Amino acid sequence: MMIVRELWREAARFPAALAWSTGLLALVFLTHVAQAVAIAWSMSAVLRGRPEDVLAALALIVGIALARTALSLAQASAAAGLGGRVRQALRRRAMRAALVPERLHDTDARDGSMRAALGDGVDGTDAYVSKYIPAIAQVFLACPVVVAALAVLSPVAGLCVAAGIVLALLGPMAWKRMMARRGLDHWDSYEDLSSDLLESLRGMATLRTLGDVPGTRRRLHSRSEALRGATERVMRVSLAETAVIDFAVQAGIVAAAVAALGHAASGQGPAIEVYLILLLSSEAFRPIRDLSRHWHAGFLGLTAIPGLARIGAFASGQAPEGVSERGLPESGDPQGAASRTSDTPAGGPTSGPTTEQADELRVSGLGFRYPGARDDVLHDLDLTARRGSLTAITGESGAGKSTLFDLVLGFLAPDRGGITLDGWPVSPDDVAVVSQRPVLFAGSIRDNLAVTRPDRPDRSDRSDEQDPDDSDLAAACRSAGILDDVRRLPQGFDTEVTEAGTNLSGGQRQRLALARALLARRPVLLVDEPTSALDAARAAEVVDTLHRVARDRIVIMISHRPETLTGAADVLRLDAGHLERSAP
Ligand SMILES: Nc1ncnc2c1ncn2[C@@H]1O[C@H](COP(=O)(O)OP(=O)(O)OP(=O)(O)O)[C@@H](O)[C@H]1O
Repeated sequence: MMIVRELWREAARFPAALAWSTGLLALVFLTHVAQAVAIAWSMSAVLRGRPEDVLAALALIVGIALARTALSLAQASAAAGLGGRVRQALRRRAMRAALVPERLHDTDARDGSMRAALGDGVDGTDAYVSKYIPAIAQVFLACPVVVAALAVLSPVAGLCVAAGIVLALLGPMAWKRMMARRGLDHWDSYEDLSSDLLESLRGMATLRTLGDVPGTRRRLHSRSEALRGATERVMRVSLAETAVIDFAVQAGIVAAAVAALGHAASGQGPAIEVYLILLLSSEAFRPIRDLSRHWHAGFLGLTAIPGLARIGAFASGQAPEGVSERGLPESGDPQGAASRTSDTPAGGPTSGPTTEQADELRVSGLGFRYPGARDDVLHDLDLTARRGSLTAITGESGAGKSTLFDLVLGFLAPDRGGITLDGWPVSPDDVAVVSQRPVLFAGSIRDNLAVTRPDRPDRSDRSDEQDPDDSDLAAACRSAGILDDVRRLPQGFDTEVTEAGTNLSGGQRQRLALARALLARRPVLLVDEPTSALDAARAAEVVDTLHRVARDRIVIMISHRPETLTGAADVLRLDAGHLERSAP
C-alpha cells in the first residue's frame, strides 16, 4: 500500500464524491461476500440432498450477480467523476500558476515540460485517485469484517488471512524510497523528451537550414532510449510489489485452506462452515488484489507527481472546493492571465482601461536587478513620457530596454522607485504593448483583433458580415497600415490565421499586433521595435501612425533605426541601465 499524500489531499477536497465512490465499492464487495455465502449454502445443500435449497441458493446467486452488475456500473461512473474533478482542479491550479507574468522571466521553465505535466502528468493521476484511493478505503472497511467472520468460524484461518493481508499491505513499503527515486528519473526523462520534441518541431525550419536534422534525430532517439530505460526500471519495481502482494495472497489462501481442511477433518462443524472458510478466505483478499491491480495500472502516472508539484498543481492549503487558495472562485478565465501575452494589454481582455486618456507617465528612481544577477540592470532611472508626442528609447542590445517595458507592464516589480500615471501607480490595465515578435493565435483575423477589446462580443453571438464593430476594426487596421492587406485577403477579417500566424508575413503580423493594441484603448502604448520587420516605406508609414496615435495617448517606442526617431519629442538613450537624453 502506497500513500501519495498530495493526491489524498486532492481527493479529500471532494468528500461527497469520494464517499459515494467508496461506498459503492464496498457494496460491490458485499455482493461478492453474499455470493460466497450463497455458493457455500448451495454446495452444502447438494451434499445434504436438499434440491429446494439448491434452487433457492441458485436464484440468490443470479440475483446477486445482477445487483453487482448494476452496482459496478454505478461505481465505475462515480470513480470516473471523482477522478475527473480532481484532474480538473489540478489542471486549473497549474494553469493559474503557469500563466503569470513571472514565468516570462523564468529561464528554467521549458514549454515542453509544462505541456507534459499539464497533459499526461495530470491524466496520470487518474488511476490512483479514482481507483486506488477507494480501493484502499475498501481494504480498511471490508477486510476486518471478513477476517472477523473467518475468526469466528476458525480462529486459525482468521489469523492466517490476517497475516497475509498485513504482509501484502506493508511488504511493498520496504522499497518505497527506491520507487520514489526511479519515479523521479522516469518523469525527468519524459519531460526532457517532451521539451526537446516541442523545441525541435518549433525550430524545424532553423534546424533544417543549419543542417542539424540528423543530429536532432539522434538527440531525440537518445532521449527516447533514456525514457525507455527509465520506464523499464520503474515497471520492474512495480512488478516486484505485485509479486510480494501475490505471494502474500496465495500464502494466506493456502494457509486458510489447510485450516479449513483441519476443521473438516476434526469434524468441528457442519460442511457449510468448511465451504465458508474456503470461499471467505479467498474473498478477504479480493480488495488486496484490486489494490495491486490498480497500483500497477496507475504507477507510471504517479511518476508525474514531482513535476506537478513543481508547476504548482497541488493546493497548498485546505480551502474548501470551489474556492481557490486566493479566495477566488475556481471557474472561468484564470484571472485574465491567459490573455497576458507579450502583445496584448497587460491586464487581460475583460478588465478594460481604467481611464481612456492620461497625460503623463512618470518613472522615478527606478532600479531593478534580476534574481541571482550580480549587478543592477537599471540604475535610478527617471523618465517622463507625455501624451501628445512620441517618446523614443534607443540603446545597445542588453542595455535594459525590454526590462524597462516589463516593469511598466507589471511583469516585473521594481526593487527601487516607482512608475506613476498622472500621479497614480500605473496599473497593468493602463498599458497596451506591441512586442518585437508579436504573437498571433489560431483563429480568424477578427478573433485575433477582438481578443483585446473590453467589449469583445461572444463568438457564438456573432453574425459575421454584419458585425457592428467592424468599423472599429477597420479604423484600427487603417491606423496600423494593415487594412488594405486585410481587404485583399479572400475572406477579409474572417480569414483564418494559422497557429503563430505563420501564413502572414512578419510585417503583416506586426501591423496586426499594432491594430490589436490600438483597439485596446489603453492610455499608454509601448511599442518594441515596430519597424524591424518592415521595408523603409512601410516603416515610415508605421512611424507616421505612431505619431498620430501619440496625439491622444502616451506612446513609448523602442527603436534602433535612426530614421524612425525623427519627429519624436524625446529621444532617450539607455546605456548600461543609465538613461541619458539624446538628440532626435
Ligand atoms: N530573465 C532574466 N534573468 C536574468 N537576466 C536577464 C533576464 N532577462 C534579461 N536579462 C539581462 O538583463 C539585461 C538587459 O536585458 P534586456 O532584455 O532588458 O535588454 P534590451 O536592451 O532590451 O536588449 P535588446 O535590444 O537586445 O532586446 C541583459 O544583460 C540580459 O542578459
